[in-house]
Amino acid sequence: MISDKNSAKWMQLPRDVLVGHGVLEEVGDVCNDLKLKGNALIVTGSTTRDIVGKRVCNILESAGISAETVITYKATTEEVEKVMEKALEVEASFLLGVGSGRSIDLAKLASTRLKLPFISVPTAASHDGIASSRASIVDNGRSTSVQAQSPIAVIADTEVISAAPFRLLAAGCGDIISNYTAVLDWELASRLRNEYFGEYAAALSRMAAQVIIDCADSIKPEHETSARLVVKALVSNGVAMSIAGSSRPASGSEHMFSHALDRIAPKPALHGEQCGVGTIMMMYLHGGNWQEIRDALKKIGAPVTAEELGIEDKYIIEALLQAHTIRPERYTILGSGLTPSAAEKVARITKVIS
Ligand SMILES: NC(=O)C1=CN([C@@H]2O[C@H](COP(=O)(O)OP(=O)(O)OC[C@H]3O[C@@H](n4cnc5c(N)ncnc54)[C@H](OP(=O)(O)O)[C@@H]3O)[C@@H](O)[C@H]2O)C=CC1
Ligand SMILES: O=C(CO)COP(=O)(O)O
Ligand SMILES: [Zn+2]
Repeated sequence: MISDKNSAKWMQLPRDVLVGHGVLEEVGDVCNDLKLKGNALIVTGSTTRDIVGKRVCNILESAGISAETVITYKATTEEVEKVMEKALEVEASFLLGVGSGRSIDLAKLASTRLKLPFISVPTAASHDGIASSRASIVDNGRSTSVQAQSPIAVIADTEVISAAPFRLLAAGCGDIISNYTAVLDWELASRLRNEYFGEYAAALSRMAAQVIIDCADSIKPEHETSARLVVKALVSNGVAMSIAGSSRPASGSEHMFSHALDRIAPKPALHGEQCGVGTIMMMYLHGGNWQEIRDALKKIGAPVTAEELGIEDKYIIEALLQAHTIRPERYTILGSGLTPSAAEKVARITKVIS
C-alpha cells in the first residue's frame, strides 16, 4: 500500500447554512437544532447593531436565550481580546458575529480561543469570511491570516443583505473575482517553490469567480436574487479555504495589494473593492485577460480606478511596491517586488491610474 501521510487534514465546515428571505427569524430554531443554550454574546458594529443586532437579540430572548452585545471598531488583536473579555464577563456559551467582515472575524477568532461555538450572521455580502475558518486580523500593524474555527451555522438573510448599500455587494463580487489571480499565484508557488497546491479547492474557487463573471450583467441593487447568488459564491469560497487549510484559493497578490493599501492609504476603500482593482493589475502581470476582469467589475458597478476607489494615485503605486512584503511567505507573481517604473506601468496600462 502506498501511504500518503502528508495529506491527512482536518476540514471544518459549517453544519447549518441558511440562505434566503427572512431566515433571520430562524436564529432561535438554529440554536435549538444545535443544542445551544445559556447566554449568547452578539458581536456587532455600531451601524449593524441598529439594523440587525437588536433584532437578533430580541429573537434570541424570545427563544429563551439571554443575549448581551459588544460593539466592534477594528479587526485587531486588541479587539479580539476585548470580545473575549466581554464573553467571559457575561459567561457566554456561544457567540454570534452579526454584521460586517470585521465583526464576523472578531467573533470567529474570539470564540475559537475560548473554545465556544460561533454563528455567522452576515448583514452584507461584502467579503468571503462569512463561512471560512480563517480570520484576517491586524496584529502589531501587520495583516495576518489566522487559523480559526468555521462557524457552526451561517444565517444569511437575503432580505437584509439586498437592503444593504449596493456598494457592499459589489465589493463582495470583487472579493470573489480575485480568486482568479489568487489561484494563478498559488499555481506559480507550487511550480516555483513546490508549495502544496489543492486541485479541488482551486477548482471550487475558480468556479465561484466564473459564476460571478458570467452573471455580471444581472447583479443589480435591491434584487434578492443577486444577493442570493453572491452569498452562495461567498459561502463556497469559505468552503474552498477550509478544504485548502489556508486562504490561498481566495487570497494572492491582489489581496496583498489590498492589505498594503489598508496600511498606507489615509482612507482605504472596502476590502473587496481594493481586491477587485488589485485583480485587474495582477492579471496583467500574469499575462492574462485583465480586460475581462475590468469589464465584469464595471458591469457590476464596482470600482476599477484609483479615483473610483477614492485613493490617490501615489498610494496605489506605493501599495504595489509594498505588496510583496505583506506576507513574504506567500509567494506570488510579485516575486521579490516590482520596480517603481514597473509599478507605474502596470497601473497605467490597466487604466487604474491615468
Ligand atoms: N476571514 C476571512 O476569510 C476574510 C476576512 N475578511 C475581512 O473582512 C473585512 C472586510 O469586511 P467588509 O464587510 O467589507 O468591511 P467592514 O467590516 O469594514 O464593514 C464595512 C461597513 O459596512 C457596514 N455594514 C455592514 N452591513 C451593513 C448593512 N446591512 N447596512 C449598512 N451598513 C452595513 C459596516 O457597519 P458596522 O460599522 O456596523 O460594522 C461597516 O461600516 C476586512 O477586515 C477583511 O480583512 C475579508 C475576506 C475574507
Ligand atoms: O480576504 C481573504 C479571502 O478573500 C482572506 O485572506 P487573507 O489571508 O489575505 O487575510
Ligand atoms: Zn478577501
